[in-house]
Amino acid sequence: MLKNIKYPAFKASINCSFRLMSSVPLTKNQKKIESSPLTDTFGRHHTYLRISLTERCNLRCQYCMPEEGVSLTDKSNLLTTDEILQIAGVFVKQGVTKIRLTGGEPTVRKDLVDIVGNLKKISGLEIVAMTTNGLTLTRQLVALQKAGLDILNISLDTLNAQKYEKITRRNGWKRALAGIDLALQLGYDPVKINCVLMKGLNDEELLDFVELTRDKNLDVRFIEYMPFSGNKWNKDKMVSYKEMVNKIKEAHRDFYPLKSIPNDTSKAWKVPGYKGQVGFITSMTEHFCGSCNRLRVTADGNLKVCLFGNTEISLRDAIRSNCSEEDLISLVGAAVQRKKKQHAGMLNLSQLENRPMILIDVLSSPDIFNVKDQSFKLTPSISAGLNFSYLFSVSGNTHITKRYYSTKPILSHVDVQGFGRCKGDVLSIAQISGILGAKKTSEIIPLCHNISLTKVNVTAALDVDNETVNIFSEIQCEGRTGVEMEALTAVSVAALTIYDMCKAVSKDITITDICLLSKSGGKSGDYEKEEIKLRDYDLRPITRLTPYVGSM
Ligand SMILES: Nc1nc2c(ncn2[C@@H]2O[C@H](COP(=O)(O)OP(=O)(O)OP(=O)(O)O)[C@@H](O)[C@H]2O)c(=O)[nH]1
Ligand SMILES: C[S@@+](CC[C@H](N)C(=O)[O-])C[C@H]1O[C@@H](n2cnc3c(N)ncnc32)[C@H](O)[C@@H]1O
Ligand code: SF4
Ligand code: SF4
Repeated sequence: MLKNIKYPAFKASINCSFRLMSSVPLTKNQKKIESSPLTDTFGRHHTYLRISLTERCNLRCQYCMPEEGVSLTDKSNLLTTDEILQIAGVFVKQGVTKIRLTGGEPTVRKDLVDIVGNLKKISGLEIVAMTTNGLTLTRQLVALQKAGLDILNISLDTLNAQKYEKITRRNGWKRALAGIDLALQLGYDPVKINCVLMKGLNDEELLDFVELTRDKNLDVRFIEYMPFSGNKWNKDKMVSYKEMVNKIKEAHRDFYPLKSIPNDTSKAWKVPGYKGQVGFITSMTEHFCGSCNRLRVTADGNLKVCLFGNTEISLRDAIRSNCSEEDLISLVGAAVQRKKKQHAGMLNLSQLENRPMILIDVLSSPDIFNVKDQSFKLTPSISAGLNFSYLFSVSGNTHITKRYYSTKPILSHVDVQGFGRCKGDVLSIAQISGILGAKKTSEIIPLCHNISLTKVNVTAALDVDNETVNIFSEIQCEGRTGVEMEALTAVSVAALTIYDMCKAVSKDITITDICLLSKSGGKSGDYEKEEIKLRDYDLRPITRLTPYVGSM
């Protein structure tokens, strides 16, 4: 009998949950999740991808974008339909099951129906959702539903036409309401309504919004007002979760919380007997970062691992450089590994410069770095690897300052004009260029053969304590030939890229100590560099590097 009892059940039956946790062997699926590039260092597996389709919008909501608007990215730098689908496909293969289309206003993108239809063809993708202001739904929703749109969130901050105009700086209230009605008629279940509540603007409408849930299958979600550059956030304008609940309880004594759904941004509540429900998105007063499962891709193709984080890597540039799928996944994995545990906290966030929300979901702004008034010296160091590994070090002094919306950026290649508008942190860009460098070795070093590489790993990490950037590459190929030239090229190109991106700040940067650390295979046999004290340096692979932005 005992033989047939599954291990976890047996352990559970002796009521020893601690041991159960530590001794139950991981299932295949758990192992897959643990080793997935989409699982971060805190064990959060990311299955939800938000893709921003556009930077454009037909509204100008006060809390979302500055009154003067935002400058738009050149069309050639936005993701094309094919690129969006390619990126989506890669993420789904790695475990993403839900994609939300957002923006800007996603419905202003002409190929929206096509995108939804093609996303639905990706095997493994379970849900295609969209967040919209609803203005054009009466025109588009039937086709979108036919194409397969599963879930719809509609933003509406007021039930008053004049106030709508004040909040959104545009007309459209009636059209938004008509869009909500149509969504209900078409059977979206529930239709989620996003309402950003702000003191002195629409907070008096709290109970009116709750009343909407009486007869309609709506999930009205009140969002705590979040700070972004240009939206004049002020703690006093924010209505907190607690305040909202207390106020609703005054009118509905039985207002009660529903069971929480894993990974949900929203805390669900209900007035007994009402058809719909109420939710609270408490990003400011009770963050939900612990169960975060979301990643974002901006309209211009940057991966942003956290809404409030500033590190980005350009998937667009990687794709346009014919990066292989494997390399793309490595880049994504490296970025996910750098994701922080949680956002910086309400008051800190309000001090930080951050993009307007419209540019967070789309991120078109010219700024790149979250390197704020940091001085750091770059001095010699080393890194090492398993197979073919090379080290590189940089020395000098530099001072990098963060600039948002600067017309005269401090760092070259990361501005509107520079580097094909390449955006992303320096280290990630160096990583991409190193990978590309390895692959192009035969084109630049005379008599080097074009070798088919099976693994190209390049890591670039800022060692703040030693004021150094360490670059490391690990290359493998199948066959008899050595690939040290490829690894040396990778490190050299990555180093030059960093130099190039930082030279506007300081020219006093030295690249040193590029050398082979170890090698196996090839005609000349194995090699290990002895005199280098590897333990003096941080040799952790990129997947174990501590996030560097926070320490800058
Ligand atoms: N802190 C945090 N808040 C987020 C994130 N994504 C969305 N939100 C908040 O949730 C609000 C509504 O976002 P939606 O676009 O409707 O997406 P959603 O809440 O993920 O939608 P569901 O899939 O229905 O859960 C946004 O305005 C943000 O306030 C995130 O990654 N982090
Ligand atoms: C940026 S919009 C993009 C999608 C679409 N244009 C819309 O408005 O639904 C996504 C969501 O972000 C919310 N949002 C924008 N700025 C915000 C802020 N400062 N605080 C909280 N939520 C915000 C909007 O209310 C909307 O529900
Ligand atoms: S919240 Fe949505 S509708 Fe309003 S300005 Fe931002 S992107 Fe446009
Ligand atoms: S703030 Fe960042 S970590 Fe927290 S829930 Fe949002 S995206 Fe996730």
